[in-house]
Amino acid sequence: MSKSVLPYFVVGEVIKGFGRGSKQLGIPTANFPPSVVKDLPEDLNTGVYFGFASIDKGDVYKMVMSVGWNPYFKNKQKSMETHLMHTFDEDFYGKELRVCILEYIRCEKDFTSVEDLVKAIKCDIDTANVKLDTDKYIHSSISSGLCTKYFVFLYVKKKLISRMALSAASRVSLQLLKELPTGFLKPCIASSNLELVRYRRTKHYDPKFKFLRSLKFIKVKLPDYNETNDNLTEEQMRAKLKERGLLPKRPWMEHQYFISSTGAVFEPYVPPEGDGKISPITAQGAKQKIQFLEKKTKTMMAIRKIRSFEEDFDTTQFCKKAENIYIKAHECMALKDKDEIIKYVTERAYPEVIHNMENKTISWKFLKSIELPRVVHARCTDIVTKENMFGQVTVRFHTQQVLAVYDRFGRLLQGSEIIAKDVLEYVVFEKHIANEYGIWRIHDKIIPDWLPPREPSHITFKKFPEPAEAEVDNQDEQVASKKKSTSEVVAT
Ligand SMILES: Cc1cc2nc3c(=O)[nH]c(=O)nc-3n(C[C@H](O)[C@H](O)[C@H](O)COP(=O)(O)O)c2cc1C
Ligand SMILES: Nc1ncnc2c1ncn2[C@@H]1O[C@H](COP(=O)(O)OP(=O)(O)O)[C@@H](O)[C@H]1O
Repeated sequence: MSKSVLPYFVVGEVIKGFGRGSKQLGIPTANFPPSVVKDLPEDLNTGVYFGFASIDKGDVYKMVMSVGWNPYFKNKQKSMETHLMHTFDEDFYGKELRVCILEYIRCEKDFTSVEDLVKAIKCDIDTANVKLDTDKYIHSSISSGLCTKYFVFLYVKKKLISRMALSAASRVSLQLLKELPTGFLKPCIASSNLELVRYRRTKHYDPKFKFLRSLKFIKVKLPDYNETNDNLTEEQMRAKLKERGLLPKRPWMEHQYFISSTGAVFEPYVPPEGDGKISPITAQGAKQKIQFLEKKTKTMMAIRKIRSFEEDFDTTQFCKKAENIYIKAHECMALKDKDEIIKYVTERAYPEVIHNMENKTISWKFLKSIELPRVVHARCTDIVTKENMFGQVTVRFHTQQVLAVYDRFGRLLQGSEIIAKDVLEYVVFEKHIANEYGIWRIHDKIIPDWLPPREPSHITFKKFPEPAEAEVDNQDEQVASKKKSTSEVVAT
């Protein structure tokens, strides 16, 4: 059945035959020279075939072909006779005929009359006409080898749309077809077959839609990876970016930021007490008293403001909460838990706290509150926008604690692990009250000027070794100096 060699491509000059086709049968058939016929593969059996053909690289037409000895006429020489299914104005002897043999129809037969032969040939033409119009030759072209593809493709295009509408791709493929010699085609023909690889039943059979579908193609511009921007003007660059839907780079850096804590204490005031109190009968004392009353009023207003954001804000409850935060923060410091501590101190206080923790060993214990913690001052301030409100509350802690701080060599810097001390502290707590997820955290500590100064830390220093004796030989000297240099003496 010759299926393995099909589709088969033949190119050759049209030569004269016996002149029976037009005259006797009324079906002209163009003949290939004997050299071309001789080159036909053995696998291509004699018989009747159909396919496509073109003259002098021109338009592509359907064709029927007879390969063999024409038993009716009892020819002595094997011939290939192609009838192109088109009416030509004139003969094309000497011109180049290209054929693509696609499918076998039947074997050659002997007939009792010319009429029967003509009838059989006409029947072959009808068969070819119908089969070549089927989807198999229109849509399965991809699998049918390079040249069939182009033949079929062009044929379909030609039939359905004008040549002007041929896409660039079809023009290129036409060119390819015209340029490719038979010898070059051979390997590709051998490896091809006409099996259907993709068949979509969803496609509409109406050729009208085929046409519309064929118009649906998108040209994709491939990116140029070697492209450089060096020679582009600013305008060209902008146009290019616009074309690609990119926003031009801005000369400034733009980052979203979120203020979770303020950078300072709005009003570092604590009401005077003990030594800080000046006698009210002096001018200074009177001034202090007025200032106290003024600050107190403002504190009341600030608390009211906080309540507008945090409905259940209550100073007594808050003091308990503040004490808890205070204890937790100090415990985290002692444990050096850098991750946990951010829950209890604000971003402003964090670096300071971390710095105080570094290279130190802290032993801290909260024993008791000598006096209940109380709110002594409160303020509210908005940052950037009016609604972005922060609240700061200063709490007075009078507690008993044990604190001992050691340096990295284990030398005591401050305090004692045995002796408990009374501590009076004014701790400022801050909350981003406008933020639903804001929490109260330690923001700062206020040390009023009337409080006695803090006990300074012990100073530690290095004691240098005494000069070695002159008699000691070099070796001993080195060893001795080494030993001494490592022995650091702590002076407290
Ligand atoms: C489609 C087709 C089918 C043919 N079938 C037969 C056939 O069955 N038996 C036969 O003797 N010749 C067959 N022929 C060959 C014709 O007889 C041949 O084309 C005719 O003799 C013209 O020859 P000429 O061009 O050399 O003048 C067929 C030709 C065509 C185009
Ligand atoms: N549709 C056609 N198919 C094939 N050949 C055609 C067609 N129309 C015109 N011709 C011309 O007719 C010639 C074939 O006529 P034919 O009578 O069979 O003579 P010959 O025996 O010399 O081939 C072709 O060589 C070609 O020049």
